[in-house]
Amino acid sequence: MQITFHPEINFEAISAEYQHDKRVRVQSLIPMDQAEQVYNSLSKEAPYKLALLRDGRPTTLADNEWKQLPDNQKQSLHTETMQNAAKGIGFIYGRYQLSNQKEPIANLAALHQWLNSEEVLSWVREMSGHQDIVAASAQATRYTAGQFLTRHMDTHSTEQRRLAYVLSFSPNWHPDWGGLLQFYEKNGTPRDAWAPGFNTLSIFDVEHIHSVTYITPFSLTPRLSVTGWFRATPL
Ligand SMILES: O=C(O)CCC(=O)C(=O)O
Ligand SMILES: [Fe+2]
Repeated sequence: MQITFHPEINFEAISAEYQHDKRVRVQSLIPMDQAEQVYNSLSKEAPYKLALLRDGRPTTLADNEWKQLPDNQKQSLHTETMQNAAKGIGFIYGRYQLSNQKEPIANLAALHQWLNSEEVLSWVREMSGHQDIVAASAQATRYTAGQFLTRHMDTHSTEQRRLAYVLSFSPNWHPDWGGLLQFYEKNGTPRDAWAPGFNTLSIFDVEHIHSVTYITPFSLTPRLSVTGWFRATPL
């Protein structure tokens, strides 16, 4: 599959919107048949690993690694995650990196390739004014009930991230299920929040403070996305 922009995208309107507050949402980013194929891979094919902090350091655990953990270690990881979260630190969600996979998943590799195409990179450079953007990192993410990502900024010491993006593939998401991309003022006051959508791109300057709110226990489906950063260093 070759990913393309949806033919009806209004680039000028998107750019104008971005200029207001260095963030914008784009509905229907790619054609629907392509979005459905990406969604199928995100929901059925991607082998997500659990991403979380362990002893204060970011780590991932494959399904089998998690299953093999003795109960007391599972319990202490859970406790650490909750105690950190109470202080506004940390995260827990499923993650599958799209770069450097030995056995890439075709639809997701196609999306990653397209995000790194000159077509997309030049659009993002033009819109944001960050002429030094050279690449887009990408990971598939899956948030299920009880998972979250606390308030943070996406600036990074070595990757030179310029913009964060979230391409959302969560059909029929109910906003009461949580999983909102919540924005904040510098002093922590909540601003507005963007709910998961389907084939919806949220793109914002890395200076924006944000979180993914807790996925409620009564959510019916996972929150699926492809997310990453447009950056000034190559992958
Ligand atoms: O999934 C989202 O909406 C945002 C994810 C995010 O903020 C991150 O991975 O840094
Ligand atoms: Fe983020």
